[in-house]
Amino acid sequence: MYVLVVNAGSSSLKLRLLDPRDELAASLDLDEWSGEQEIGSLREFVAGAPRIDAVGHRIVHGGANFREPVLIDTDVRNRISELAELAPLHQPRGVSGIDAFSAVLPHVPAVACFDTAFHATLPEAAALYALPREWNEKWNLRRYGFHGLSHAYASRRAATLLRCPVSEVRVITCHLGAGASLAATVRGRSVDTTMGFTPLEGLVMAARSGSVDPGLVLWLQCRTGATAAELSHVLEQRSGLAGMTAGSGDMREVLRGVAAADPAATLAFEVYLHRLRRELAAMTAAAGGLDALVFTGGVGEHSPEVRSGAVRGLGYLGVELDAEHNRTAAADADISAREAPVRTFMINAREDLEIAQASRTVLGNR
Ligand SMILES: Nc1ncnc2c1ncn2[C@@H]1O[C@H](COP(=O)(O)OP(=O)(O)O)[C@@H](O)[C@H]1O
Ligand SMILES: CC(=O)OP(=O)(O)O
Ligand SMILES: [Mg+2]
Repeated sequence: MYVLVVNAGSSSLKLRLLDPRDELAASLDLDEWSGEQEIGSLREFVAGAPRIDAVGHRIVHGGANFREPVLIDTDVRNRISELAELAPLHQPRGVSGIDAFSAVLPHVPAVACFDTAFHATLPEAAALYALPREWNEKWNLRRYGFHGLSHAYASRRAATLLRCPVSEVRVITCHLGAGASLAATVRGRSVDTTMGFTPLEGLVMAARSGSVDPGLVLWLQCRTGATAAELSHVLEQRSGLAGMTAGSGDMREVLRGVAAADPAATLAFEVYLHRLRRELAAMTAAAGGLDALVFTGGVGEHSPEVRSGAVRGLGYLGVELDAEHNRTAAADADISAREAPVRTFMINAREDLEIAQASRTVLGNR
């Protein structure tokens, strides 16, 4: 089965056509993706593809009801669309992807695979906010977690690289891209993660603030009279590395600033790393220790500075990098110091593989 994987992220659309042996048969990255306007380029891509038997979509939010991949019909599409307010940067783009491909490939079955599904196993203690019980129940307020397709793939791949069954390992995965989150996976199940009810919680990201004191948000709302939409715009698109440096939030740009001793870039980088280290240690507490640490995503795969900064001072956890390997290795690779008790890997993010396999399972491999 040839599966076309459609990954609509916060800033781009990535298409990957995987053949029945999961080899890449065709690919296309669109940096600007707004839905309908690019339909011409999608038709061109489809016309040039050897064949397409199924389409697998990455959908960021599955809410309380979508805990597994599902065949898309009109009802499913509409229920996915209703979750848009919980992931305003992502969900509408995912729905645009579904609509665009149902127009371009009307007779090809499509499957939705959710970023939240892998975290459906979070223990209640990790998933719940300490809010009034009736609120939690009425609105399904809980920590859903995101990047699950990436965390699932990377944690399994780490077990393979360790030559251990998944059922025997504790892995902390750092998915560091434009969006960023950590997950603690024990015996193949996610037990904690840094993102929550929405993809805004947790780490400092390219343009998202990550966690801030809810009291600060309420104070701002009272003091400035800003609407929820205005605050959401600032927290999601004008904060993080971009906000602190008044730049794009691209880590390469921040690192150039650090190299040039720019004070704003240097401070933003230190804030990013401080939060990352703190959350990394928190994940090891949730997992009861760790056997492997994984860096993945655009930043995790390509930035030796971020990887070494992230583990600085975490030697007490058994994590230590080999400086030369960290600087020169290409994913997938072991970059830990030879004698370190914990293995550290950099692994290519392969949400496409996870989605292709899930799509085949849903469609019964027909
Ligand atoms: N060589 C590099 N060094 C540091 N950061 C990089 C490098 N290459 C890419 N990046 C970062 O990776 C980010 C994109 O990561 P990716 O996982 O592809 O994004 P997304 O979260 O949109 O899926 C960019 O914002 C950029 O900051
Ligand atoms: C959930 C999320 O933040 O996704 P991305 O990293 O693609 O923005
Ligand atoms: Mg991504």
